[in-house]
Amino acid sequence: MKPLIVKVGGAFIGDAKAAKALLDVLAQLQKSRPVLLVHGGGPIVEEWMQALNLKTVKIDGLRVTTPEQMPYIVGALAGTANKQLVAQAIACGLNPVGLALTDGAMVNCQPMDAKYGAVGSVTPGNATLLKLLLSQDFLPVISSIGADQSGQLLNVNADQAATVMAQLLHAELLLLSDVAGVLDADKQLLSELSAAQIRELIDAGVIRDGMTVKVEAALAAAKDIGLPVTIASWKQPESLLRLADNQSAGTRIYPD
Ligand SMILES: Nc1ncnc2c1ncn2[C@@H]1O[C@H](COP(=O)(O)OP(=O)(O)O)[C@@H](O)[C@H]1O
Ligand SMILES: CC(=O)N[C@@H](CCC(=O)OP(=O)(O)O)C(=O)O
Repeated sequence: MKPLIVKVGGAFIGDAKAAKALLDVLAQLQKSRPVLLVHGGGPIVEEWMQALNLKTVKIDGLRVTTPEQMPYIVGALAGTANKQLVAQAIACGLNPVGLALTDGAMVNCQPMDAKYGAVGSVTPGNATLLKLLLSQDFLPVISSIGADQSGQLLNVNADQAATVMAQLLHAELLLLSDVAGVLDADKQLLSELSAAQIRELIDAGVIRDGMTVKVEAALAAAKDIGLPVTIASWKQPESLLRLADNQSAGTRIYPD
């Protein structure tokens, strides 16, 4: 069976109850298929920036990452957020291995436009390490910190990181957020979206901010792997069991 990649971000990181509920579901799913967890942690980074009196600037939903901020962003995402999830997974009886995009050459990472600072874009790399871990029923828990060929650390948007993992492993992808899925102008859930509808909703300003990055990443993955990608909420993890049964939850993004 195809591996399942679940991406969590936002307020999920740091919400112990939500983490337990989701990790219990992942433990169920792992009985029938390989599972990977990719995570962000924008709000933790935000907290650290505020505590340190450092300014946050975002362009197109991406955090402008200065050399001064980088050590804290790495600490918050690859350190605190990653190890917290690993510890919570242990408590749920899983066998997690905490990783970043830097490990096992799993991706190729290059700096994006200089206006973003140390922000990376990624393409699929080598799947050997991940396949080895999945073959032994480990749960890879992957943060979105990467590095380029010169050894420079780069901050990668976690939705983009999850997309590349799906491309690398030809896996099914679930992007979980704090909303039920993509909402229309009247805040109603859209159960499916095509590329053309996505363009219209972005142009009309209905899809904005972090959701723009998320739907674009979902569309790129759907096109590449030839499977719909689901955007749903981590607040209803039981809906993931429905998805495993091919029933709908959240918003399904179709390749065309
Ligand atoms: N059309 C939309 N439908 C749903 N959420 C949207 C939409 N447009 C913008 N958003 C915002 O995008 C957020 C999710 O993106 P983001 O904060 O990056 O999520 P995460 O941190 O979980 O990756 C939602 O909480 C919501 O505020
Ligand atoms: C370049 C960029 O924007 N990186 C993100 C990485 C974390 C992330 O994506 O977290 P969520 O999934 O919680 O949004 C950041 O620094 O916030």
